[in-house]
Amino acid sequence: MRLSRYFLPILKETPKEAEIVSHRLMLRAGMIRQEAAGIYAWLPLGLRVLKKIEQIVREEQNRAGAIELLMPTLQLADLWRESGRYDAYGPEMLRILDRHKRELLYGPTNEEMITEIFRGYVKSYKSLPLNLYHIQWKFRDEQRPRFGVMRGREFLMKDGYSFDIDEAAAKRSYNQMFVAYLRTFARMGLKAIPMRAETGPIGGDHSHEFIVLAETGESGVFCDSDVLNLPVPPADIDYNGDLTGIIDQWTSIYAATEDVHDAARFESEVPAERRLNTRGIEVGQIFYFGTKYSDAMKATVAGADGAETAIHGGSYGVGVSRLLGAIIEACHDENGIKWPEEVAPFRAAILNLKQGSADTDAACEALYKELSAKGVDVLYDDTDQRAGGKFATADLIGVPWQILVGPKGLAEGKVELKRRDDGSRENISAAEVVAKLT
Ligand SMILES: Nc1ncnc2c1ncn2[C@@H]1O[C@H](COS(=O)(=O)NC(=O)[C@@H](N)CS)[C@@H](O)[C@H]1O
Repeated sequence: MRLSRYFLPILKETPKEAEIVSHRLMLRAGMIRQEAAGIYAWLPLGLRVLKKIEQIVREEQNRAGAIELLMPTLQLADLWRESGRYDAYGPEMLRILDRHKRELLYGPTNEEMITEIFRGYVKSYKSLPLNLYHIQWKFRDEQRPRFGVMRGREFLMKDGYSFDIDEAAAKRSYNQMFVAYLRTFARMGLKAIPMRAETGPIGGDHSHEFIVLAETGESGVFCDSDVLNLPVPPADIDYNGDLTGIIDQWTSIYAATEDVHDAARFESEVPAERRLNTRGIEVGQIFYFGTKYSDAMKATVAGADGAETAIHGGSYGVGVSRLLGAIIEACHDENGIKWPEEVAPFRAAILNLKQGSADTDAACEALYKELSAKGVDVLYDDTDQRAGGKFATADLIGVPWQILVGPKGLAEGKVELKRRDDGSRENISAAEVVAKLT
């Protein structure tokens, strides 16, 4: 992409309303624009990252055997009356009347709708286990939307739902999602720790939140620092095998959010030098809630004995849009964002340090064409801003690799390759840059 023809509205000054670094940097880097409280436009650079995050979530859901569909954002109020949550959900629910005065709502979550879909088609235990998910916008009329996309009112969520014949089978589905979440967040360059959690409006009695440690996180957390060094399950993990060993490994080490923290246990189990008490960002939460929705909505299947049996369910959410904020909180410095390669909006930025000079223009064009032809996502800063401005922009938007093309280097047949993460630089030929990045 040529920057001179892109749409990247960089802000020079720091927006005063932004309280945390990820919110400041997303606004300054031209990634989002607030259209209303807690409601954002996703500008081109932000959308590229959102799509990369979404794709990692999708790949790991599919790897675990979940099946993707897409449910609407709008839902009938009557559906929620069946489960009793229409009134229970409270002011967070955005209630809508259509032209025929029909009561609708903008979905904050989809347990009722997915259960309605399930009961419409699945009649036999032979169709189980089943895990259906979608990646869809949600609306929760938060009292205090803040911190940018971290706590929005309209936000993107992956929400998945499992259906099993009994609790034992449902716990296997739960464990599959537990493992899938460990892999998902690790692929984004995050250390997300699973912690026992309250279940809240979703219900049930068994839930884990996946928390990214960050000073600005909204959740208070207590954990044994050993949990930060546990191995993440490999890509070839057998999801149909016994996962309890992995689950036990991750849940036997103390880790709890403040609302379920057991101080006595923490003190007795965790040596003082390993006691971590910090804050964190909840990037995902998984729940087992048994027959809460299937009883209320008569979602039953004929069991092996022929008797109608209410299915045991679970739901599994990932804060897809929140993850942009969480990743920036974990990966930034004083100059801007440092995107992990897997989610970066572009892999490399070419900076022409003397725009309009025949030699640097030619070298940049050649590099841009060759890298693009090899499938590398490149942003070519071909604008006429001065070099210092180009350095600042590249550092701000956080692209992992910067290729600095200047007349002095070219005279020696070199360009400078800078790694955004640690600032390391090397003067090598354009051909070596291509070899390194492909
Ligand atoms: N207001 C919000 N803004 C941005 N992300 C949010 C917001 N509320 C929740 N999330 C994200 O969405 C994830 C899932 O939300 S949840 O309430 O925990 N779970 C559910 O809604 C379940 N129905 C999952 S299927 C959370 O872990 C969090 O990362």
